[in-house]
Amino acid sequence: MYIGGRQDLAALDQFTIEQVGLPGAVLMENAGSAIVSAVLSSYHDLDARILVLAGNGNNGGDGFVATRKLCDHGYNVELCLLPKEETLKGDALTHFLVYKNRGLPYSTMATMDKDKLQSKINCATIIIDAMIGSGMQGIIKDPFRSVIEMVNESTAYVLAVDIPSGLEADTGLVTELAIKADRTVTFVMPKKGFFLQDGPMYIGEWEIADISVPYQLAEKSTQSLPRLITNGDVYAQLPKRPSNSHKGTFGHGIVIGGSSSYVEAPIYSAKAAFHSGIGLVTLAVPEENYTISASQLPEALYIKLSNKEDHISPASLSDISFSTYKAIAIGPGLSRFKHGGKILEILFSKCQDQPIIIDADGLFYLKDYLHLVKEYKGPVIITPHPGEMAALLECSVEEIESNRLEVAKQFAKEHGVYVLLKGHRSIVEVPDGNTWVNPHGHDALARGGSGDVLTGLILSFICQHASPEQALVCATFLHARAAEVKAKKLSHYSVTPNAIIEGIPEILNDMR
Ligand SMILES: NC(=O)C1=CN([C@@H]2O[C@H](COP(=O)(O)OP(=O)(O)OC[C@H]3O[C@@H](n4cnc5c(N)ncnc54)[C@H](OP(=O)(O)O)[C@@H]3O)[C@@H](O)[C@H]2O)[C@H](O)CC1
Ligand SMILES: [K+]
Repeated sequence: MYIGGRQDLAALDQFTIEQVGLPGAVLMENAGSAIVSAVLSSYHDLDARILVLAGNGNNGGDGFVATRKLCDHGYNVELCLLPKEETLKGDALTHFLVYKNRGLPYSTMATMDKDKLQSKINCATIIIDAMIGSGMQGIIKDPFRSVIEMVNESTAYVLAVDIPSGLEADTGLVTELAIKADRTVTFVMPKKGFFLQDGPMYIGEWEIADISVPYQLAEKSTQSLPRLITNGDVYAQLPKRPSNSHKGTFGHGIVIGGSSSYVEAPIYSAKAAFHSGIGLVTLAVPEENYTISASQLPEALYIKLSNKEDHISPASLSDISFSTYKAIAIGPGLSRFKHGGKILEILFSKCQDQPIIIDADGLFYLKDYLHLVKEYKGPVIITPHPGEMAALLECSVEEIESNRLEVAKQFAKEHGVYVLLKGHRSIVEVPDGNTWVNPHGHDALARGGSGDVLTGLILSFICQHASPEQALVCATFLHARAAEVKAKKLSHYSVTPNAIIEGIPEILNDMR
């Protein structure tokens, strides 16, 4: 499923009108009908008071259609046009005239005092937000500003038409304020802004409505658009498990990490790999961590790396026979120490072309060794959170967060590296290829150790013959879904990395 921005949607709209020959007024009729279907599917109480707040663009036009049809279904619905009637044009004007010709009632903000509107908003059970759609730009201006404030303070259930008013379709930015929707019915495809910056906090539950803009057209003409990771994508890309298999079939991975301060981190990665189907895992940890690690995870194989002060001695990596492993994960719990980058130098010189996943403090050292990534024959995968990405790029976290899609794409392209940019909605970027956005994510994941679990999942799927892209898509989605499911059961406060690991089999079981 693709996600698009303002211009992508406008182009599809235009193509449908000009090339396919479906008039814009028909698309608007379909859009309004989709809103009505959403209301009909949830509210059977004809006494519920529905207030439709409409702007003068095409989003408002969708609102006129929805109001007319809700009247026809016998709902207690009221239309309030916010800008002046004279400013209506195009398809929105057409549908406003249809509405008026039917003799249906409406009020305008121009002829109403603020208190009257406030009382209408306070009395509404459902508010349909048809003020501003994908055409939103810049800072929200009046009359919408004060109305949005009133709506957000009301107790009404808010259904947004296409996108909550005030939210930017391309960036997910909310400058000052936007409608906080309970539900968003969006047309043709979800907007990029639903998954960026402030977007996830404003859209509520969302669904896509078909308004007769052919989706196949979107598929053909929007190859470069980001895709949303769906259940179906994960099901299709999860490594298959032939019944005549043995432990060698599912690969042998190695996790290198740990220090005296961070004992658990590499264990979480290895545990997650075991819970998601890997054949064998070797843990290469400082020798002083061995006893506690082996007692927690006896099913792993171990390499005891010599200690130097509180961390792994980089030179000890030279003794690892890397050709044994199908993929390598480095970083969990490594800690930061002088000349730690030497670890990456040795790793890249000793590996042939196996996939290398660099996480956590491995990323801290990477900044000075990016040339090694470019020269390496095999795939390299990095899994930075915004802070780690900012450190790699020597910029602020704000700069990363306000440009997540572009930052991930640019970095992947420049360094020939797979990027998993973590965050509330993670982004997977394939060098010179697809962009995937994970629609799932949870505050339960904002905890030390959850990134180590994710690294283990990526390692696991690669060892089971998934491509790096497939592994990243599956791992990101399953990790977030496991956290969501566990948060529901245990509370948002109580999801430990071990709980996420235990949630993984539950989600895998649903992948049928
Ligand atoms: N294919 C489709 O997806 C279809 C979508 N439809 C609907 O159309 C809108 C997009 O319609 P458009 O007319 O391009 O724009 P909007 O209605 O979203 O917005 C224009 C109005 O919003 C005002 N505006 C813009 N920015 C601000 C702001 N910062 N503050 C206040 N007001 C703002 C703008 O005012 P101006 O003063 O700038 O003129 C306009 O009044 C899409 O979202 C769907 O809902 C079609 O119905 C069918 C096809
Ligand atoms: K809207």
